[in-house]
Amino acid sequence: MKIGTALTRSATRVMLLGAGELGKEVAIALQRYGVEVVAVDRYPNAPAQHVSHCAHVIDMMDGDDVKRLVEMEKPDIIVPELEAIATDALAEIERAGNVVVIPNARAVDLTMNREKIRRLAAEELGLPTSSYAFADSLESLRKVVSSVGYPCFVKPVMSSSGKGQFLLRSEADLEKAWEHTQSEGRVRDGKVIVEAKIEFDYEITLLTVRARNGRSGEETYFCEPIGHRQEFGDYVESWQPQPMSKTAQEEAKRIAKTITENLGGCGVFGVELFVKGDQVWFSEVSPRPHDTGMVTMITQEQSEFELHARAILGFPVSTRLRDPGASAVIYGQVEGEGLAFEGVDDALAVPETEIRLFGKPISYPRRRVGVALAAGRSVEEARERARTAAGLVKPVIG
Ligand SMILES: Nc1ncnc2c1ncn2[C@@H]1O[C@H](COP(=O)(O)OP(=O)(O)OP(=O)(O)O)[C@@H](O)[C@H]1O
Ligand SMILES: NCC(=O)N[C@@H]1O[C@H](COP(=O)([O-])[O-])[C@@H](O)[C@H]1O
Ligand SMILES: [Mg+2]
Repeated sequence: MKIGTALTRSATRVMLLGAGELGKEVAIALQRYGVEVVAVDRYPNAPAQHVSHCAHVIDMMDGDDVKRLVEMEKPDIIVPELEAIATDALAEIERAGNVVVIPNARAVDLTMNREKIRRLAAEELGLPTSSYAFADSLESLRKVVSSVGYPCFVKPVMSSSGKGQFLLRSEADLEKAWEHTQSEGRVRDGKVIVEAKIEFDYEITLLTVRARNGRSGEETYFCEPIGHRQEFGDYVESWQPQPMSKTAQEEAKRIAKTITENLGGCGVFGVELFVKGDQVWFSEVSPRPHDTGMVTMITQEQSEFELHARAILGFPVSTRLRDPGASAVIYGQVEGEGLAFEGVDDALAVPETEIRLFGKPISYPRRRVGVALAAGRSVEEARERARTAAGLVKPVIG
């Protein structure tokens, strides 16, 4: 690959499919190497489109639209950024041979669908997971829930950030759970996964990087484990490093290596794991930077976005942790267009704190619109700072 002057056809051209907050940071990291970035999303003025050379709005679930756009923009590399993309089209584009899909079309397809990734992890690779079953109607849900047992999570097979997820505690809620998965999932597919609830001590994201580091084959690098806290299936705060027993850490790495090696390709993977004592369960994996990994913008020498950009471009990577740190999500809180923020000055007065405001054009109360990042002498200090800073930022309309 040749890195060249941006805005000429000799430059490396990357198309981001999905242009949210994670893509925005990947775009910035790529642009620092002179890469030309085309940012695509389902709505105009998505965060990464603010910092890209060129932007498009298409239905990324429409394979013909994706293929037409790729034909028109002729990227060298496609970087999928979210979980709602026509993967058949990606596979076709990859087969044609002129465009590299990150990490590859198969990995994107498998990880976008909870059934595919769960069957691969549990049934083919033998990784420990919660017990699970699938259903495609209220009647079949009723049947399979009894084999999994209560409490259990019901999730659309195609969804992310907790959308459509329901914690089912008893038979009385079956109908409500089914309705919720059908109305809230990102993609209406009908199918749901039922997962037994794991009573974990803590959960982590193990950022795993597959990079060539100047060599011919890919090698695996691990970041320090990231601990996080979730509400309604969506992350609210994360911190790094999460202390773990040596045995649990080794097991987490074994699981992460097994799944990412099978998926293959280059880039960052966010391997989500549940931990109880020395026991570790695989939950799911993103073949891209992870939302909980935004904390690495303040903790690591190279953030997960820088690592993704470097791995994609074939550059050397380092996963070294610089300082303990934390992130806390800033929610929209209000509903409407034209979001502004008060209190950013107060938030930035919290020591060793940074604020990222994503610039999403439309706000609703639970939409993630920004993040506070803080370093500290300890994770506890950093968490306190990040939470305080996030709480000081007040979204307002107009
Ligand atoms: N089987 C389970 N046992 C215990 N907790 C669970 C289980 N499944 C999900 N959770 C909780 O819900 C959170 C979100 O679940 P999951 O990661 O499957 O959803 P998601 O929609 O893919 O979210 P994201 O896109 O943010 O990763 C988990 O991080 C965990 O806190
Ligand atoms: N857990 C996945 C995740 O965090 N994805 C991030 O959220 C964006 C969508 O946000 P939106 O729903 O507010 O448009 C995606 O584009 C990606 O950056
Ligand atoms: Mg998850």
